[in-house]
Amino acid sequence: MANASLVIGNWKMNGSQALTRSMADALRAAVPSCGDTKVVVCPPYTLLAELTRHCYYDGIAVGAQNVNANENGAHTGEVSLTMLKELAVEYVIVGHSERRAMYGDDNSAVAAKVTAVTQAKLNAVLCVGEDKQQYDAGNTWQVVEQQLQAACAELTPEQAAKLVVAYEPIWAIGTGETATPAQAEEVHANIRQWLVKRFAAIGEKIEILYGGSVKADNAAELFAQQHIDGGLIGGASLKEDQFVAIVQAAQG
Ligand SMILES: O=C(CO)COP(=O)(O)O
Repeated sequence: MANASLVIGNWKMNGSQALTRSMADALRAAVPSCGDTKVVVCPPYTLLAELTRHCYYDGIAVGAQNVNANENGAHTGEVSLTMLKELAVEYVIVGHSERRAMYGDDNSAVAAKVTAVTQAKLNAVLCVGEDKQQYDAGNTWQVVEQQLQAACAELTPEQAAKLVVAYEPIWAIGTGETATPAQAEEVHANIRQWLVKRFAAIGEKIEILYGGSVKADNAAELFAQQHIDGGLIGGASLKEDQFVAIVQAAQG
């Protein structure tokens, strides 16, 4: 049994054609294709086709960082689910805190995207997490629960089967400050309880990832926690050796 079943790299607005190819090569060399840890790389839209060309084999999946919930039409600068599907994208990150804070992805936009992605039978990686002020005030669970409630309001159990939840405390993103395994585990256990209450048996199966300064040297300890099913990795997913080491920590 692997320590963690899912590791996702979120490149944010970074990367290049060259990195896409070298990351695919590094993962291919290091990660056995039929291991029981799924690896997903989410580069910017412009690199999706290149990644799909290089990674389209068992074990490594291609993900996008965002999507527009509409089917098509007059939405200049946006990308639809049909377009992502044409590139063999399997995962879509939804509601990342950077999009919530800077690009107007409020709770209702996030809910519409989660609904659209899961309806299209792609996996929606729903990001939740509190900021520093909310954390200091002891409001972590209140914030996370509200985000879950809003995002999952319309979801049927069938759609929930395509849901992944990523707990990303905002104060730990890109800061080098990580939630301790015990802190993360407590929130993950609450998320699990909430998912089971909301979706019954399917709630047991939804993967819950931790994100926020996961690196090669802290991944194993985080992945060893009972309710941490994997990681959503930012900065370290841009370095071949770091990301491969994190995947290996997940494989156990
Ligand atoms: O935001 C993140 C992944 O979505 C986490 O970023 P870092 O791993 O760079 O902290």
